[in-house]
Amino acid sequence: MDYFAYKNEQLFAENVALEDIAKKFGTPCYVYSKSTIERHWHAFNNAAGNQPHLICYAVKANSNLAVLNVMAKLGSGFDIVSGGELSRVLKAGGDPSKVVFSGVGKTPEEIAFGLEQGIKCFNVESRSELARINQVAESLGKKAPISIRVNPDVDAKTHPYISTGLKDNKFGVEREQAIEIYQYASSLPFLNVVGIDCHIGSQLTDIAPFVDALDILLALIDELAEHGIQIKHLDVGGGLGVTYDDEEPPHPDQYTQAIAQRLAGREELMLIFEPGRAIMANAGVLLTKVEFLKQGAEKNFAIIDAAMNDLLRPALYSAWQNIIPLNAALPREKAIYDVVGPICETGDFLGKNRELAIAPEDYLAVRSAGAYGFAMASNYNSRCRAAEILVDDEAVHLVRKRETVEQLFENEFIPR
Ligand SMILES: Cc1ncc(COP(=O)(O)O)c(C=O)c1O
Ligand SMILES: N[C@@H](CCCC[NH3+])C(=O)O
Repeated sequence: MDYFAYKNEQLFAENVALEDIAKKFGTPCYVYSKSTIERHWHAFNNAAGNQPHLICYAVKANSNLAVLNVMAKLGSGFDIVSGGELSRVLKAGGDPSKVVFSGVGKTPEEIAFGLEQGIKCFNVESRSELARINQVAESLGKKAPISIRVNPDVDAKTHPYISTGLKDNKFGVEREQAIEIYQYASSLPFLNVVGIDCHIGSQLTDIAPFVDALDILLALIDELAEHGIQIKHLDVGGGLGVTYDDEEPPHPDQYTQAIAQRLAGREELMLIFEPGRAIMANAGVLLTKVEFLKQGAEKNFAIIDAAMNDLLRPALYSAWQNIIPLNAALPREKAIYDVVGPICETGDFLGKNRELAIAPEDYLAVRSAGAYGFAMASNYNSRCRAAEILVDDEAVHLVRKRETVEQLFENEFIPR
């Protein structure tokens, strides 16, 4: 069942007409479907079979407290990349003992915060980070659980900006150096080596690179065992793609099964997944209103009230996201439009060459906007960030108010 679907030519989220939300809360606004989040999360969680496993949702994809709370209630773990994200997880009712902390630049304060909260593991990205974590742990009289992010050097075949598992990326440590770095970690008295992890990129539409990376990590786990280093958990990262247009990525359950099956005979190894996009992208839409239609010499433009500051993916990655009317019954003539925002940048578009039957004041939905949508929003051009709404069957919850102009400059001062 699709939780964003037309009923009598009106686009719905679960059992609420999106046009009613647009009129009540204004546009631009993000709308998320609670059932979709739950269904996607369960698809990962149910497919791992008997392999002990933990789903650590990648908070960066969408960190709204209500979204995190939906997953916390399911018993989810979380993958975080900052102290700010850890605070959000705690505030949303998440269990810190199910938190893994990724990222190349953890500060001493962030490491201390993670240790004090008793997180499950630090996913360490360099030798110098090991030394820093050891030092902070010593100062707190604690032992820090660590995993090392190994860069398996496989080509994820995705957009270069979101490919992370190649040798020339800033992430993780090289496979050739992994054993030596693990030995160094084992020698540090305030570290407890518990895991190994990788993350090769985002929006992958094929299982093969995941399995290639997994095989490299499994071989490393065996090699580490020969050196007396026992790995208790294997974290395969996130990265599973979704359908924005005509991509056909494997379903979360196919992907999870393929990974779990590869671990046959290693029932003692805990498997961790860090999905972000695959849970959230198609659980959300961005609602926007047409302000003007403009005929240029070569092109037609639909100028809408959402912009690159609300949804950066088209401008940053030339990403394609479907744009559809909320009311498909309106009598309109079709034309081809570039769908653009009000920001003073040529790159400010949400779609190019889209066939739409629209008029000013009509509402549109940008689909697949639940991941890396609001999370990457900014205040560029002093635009207030959008409202966020969570739909649960027939219930509509405002889960983030639209920002106000006063909030835009509340931290600023004019010197005397
Ligand atoms: C370490 C790590 N884990 C998980 C994710 C989530 O990725 P995705 O949203 O593609 O599942 C990311 C982002 O790409 C990441 O950097
Ligand atoms: N923000 C990116 C994905 C990067 C994932 C972060 N590691 C996107 O919108 O597709």
